[in-house]
Amino acid sequence: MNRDSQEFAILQELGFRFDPANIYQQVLGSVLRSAELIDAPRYLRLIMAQPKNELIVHFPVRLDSGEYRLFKGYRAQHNNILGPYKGGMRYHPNVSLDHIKALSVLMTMKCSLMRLPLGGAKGGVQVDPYALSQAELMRLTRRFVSALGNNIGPDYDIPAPDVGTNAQVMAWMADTYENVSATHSRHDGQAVVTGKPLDFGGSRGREKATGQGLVFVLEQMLGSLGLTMSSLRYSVIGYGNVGSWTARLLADRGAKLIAVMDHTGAIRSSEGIDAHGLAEYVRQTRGVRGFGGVQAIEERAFYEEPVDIMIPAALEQMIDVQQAEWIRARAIAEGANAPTTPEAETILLDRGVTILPAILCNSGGVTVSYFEWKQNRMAETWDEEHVDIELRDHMVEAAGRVREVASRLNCDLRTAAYVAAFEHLAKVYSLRGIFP
Ligand SMILES: NC(=O)C1=CN([C@@H]2O[C@H](COP(=O)(O)OP(=O)(O)OC[C@H]3O[C@@H](n4cnc5c(N)ncnc54)[C@H](OP(=O)(O)O)[C@@H]3O)[C@@H](O)[C@H]2O)C=CC1
Ligand SMILES: O=C(O)CCC(=O)C(=O)O
Repeated sequence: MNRDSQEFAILQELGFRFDPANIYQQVLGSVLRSAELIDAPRYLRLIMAQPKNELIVHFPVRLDSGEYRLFKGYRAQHNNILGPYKGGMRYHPNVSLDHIKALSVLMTMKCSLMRLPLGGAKGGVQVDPYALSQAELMRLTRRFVSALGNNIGPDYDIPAPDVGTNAQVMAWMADTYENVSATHSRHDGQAVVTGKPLDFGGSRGREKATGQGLVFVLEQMLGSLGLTMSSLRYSVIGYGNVGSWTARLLADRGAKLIAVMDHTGAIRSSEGIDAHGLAEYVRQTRGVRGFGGVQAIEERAFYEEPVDIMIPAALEQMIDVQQAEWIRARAIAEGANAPTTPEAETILLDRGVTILPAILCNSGGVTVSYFEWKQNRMAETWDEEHVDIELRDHMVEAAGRVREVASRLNCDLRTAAYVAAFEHLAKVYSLRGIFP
């Protein structure tokens, strides 16, 4: 996006100052550019340009020392035309309003691409969860949910795990919501969050869902890249939920994990890294550094590794201009949200690197969240095979939609995914007759 572009004209109208490094402007810029390609109605572009609601809450938490600390929490509810707001809750020191807003836009686009009856939201707390004890983390979660009050709910806004949160945090959220908000209206509040533990309303397959969805997408897309699963050589950035599950599921299909990088360092092995062993090692030590039988490498060497596919599965904007220049991968499958900056994307596309976009690749998470919500509401329990079959069907259909638009408009896959999402949103707005 540049100062004179049509996308920026909309942002300028809404009071934005041009900042090419701003993640919200980056994400929205590429979403609005795809709207332009299909001449989407102007009202739709305006609606997409800002979340419907931006909540900021401040709440005190008692630390184990007896001291109190004030925390800042966010929830951006971007759009609910397709259904209740839906999206993860992130606990990370760099959480900011613009990050949360950018991720909430992507949730709207993701749910629309997947044709889920859900809208888009994202939230989080500016905190390093690893610097807190479990008791402090529980109190923080409970105070955050109390502060949000009825701004979340099973029919209104349904959080889920993201970076720094997990099934235990979701259990505390559901329990607090049930005690604080649901009891007054005498309704069951368990479905207020997804990604819960299995014993407390969670769905089989949710923990691995994002990685599983990404693997289903690769199964659909590898052929067109001239690659096969059994000979695939791949690297991963970030070895948390998404990175480690993707790696383990790919390893189970015969693919070779060649290099991994996280905040502690980078490792490589041309014979292949034991994806399962590494997952257990990272669970115990919180990083890939020091894992046995592999070579420790520098960041630049990690990016220069000539793999077939690189899978960023950590934070946003990790692949910028410098990394794009280093990258030797033939394709990038985005497990993380918004890992590639627009400038980096231009460099990579010009070099012929295929980018499989995040809203397709990582949509397995929200899709199985939808299954969890549905099971809670229908008092059902699906077995894992059923979850996997349903998930695969959803991923295959979404990949087909993206491919169809890419060939119809002769565009890259990210643009195609946004167009496929926009076309559905435009149709629903038009059917509802909200803006005749
Ligand atoms: N969980 C889910 O279901 C979904 C997640 N996503 C997206 O996937 C991405 C990862 O999420 P998730 O796996 O859940 O999060 P996790 O917290 O489980 O894992 C994140 C991983 O990235 C690592 N990391 C953090 N900073 C860096 C860095 N500077 N360099 C390299 N690695 C780093 C983390 O290390 P450490 O923890 O030590 O900081 C950790 O290994 C995010 O973009 C998220 O929004 C998208 C869809 C669904
Ligand atoms: O599972 C969900 O509801 C949301 C997952 C999420 O936050 C994401 O896809 O980025």
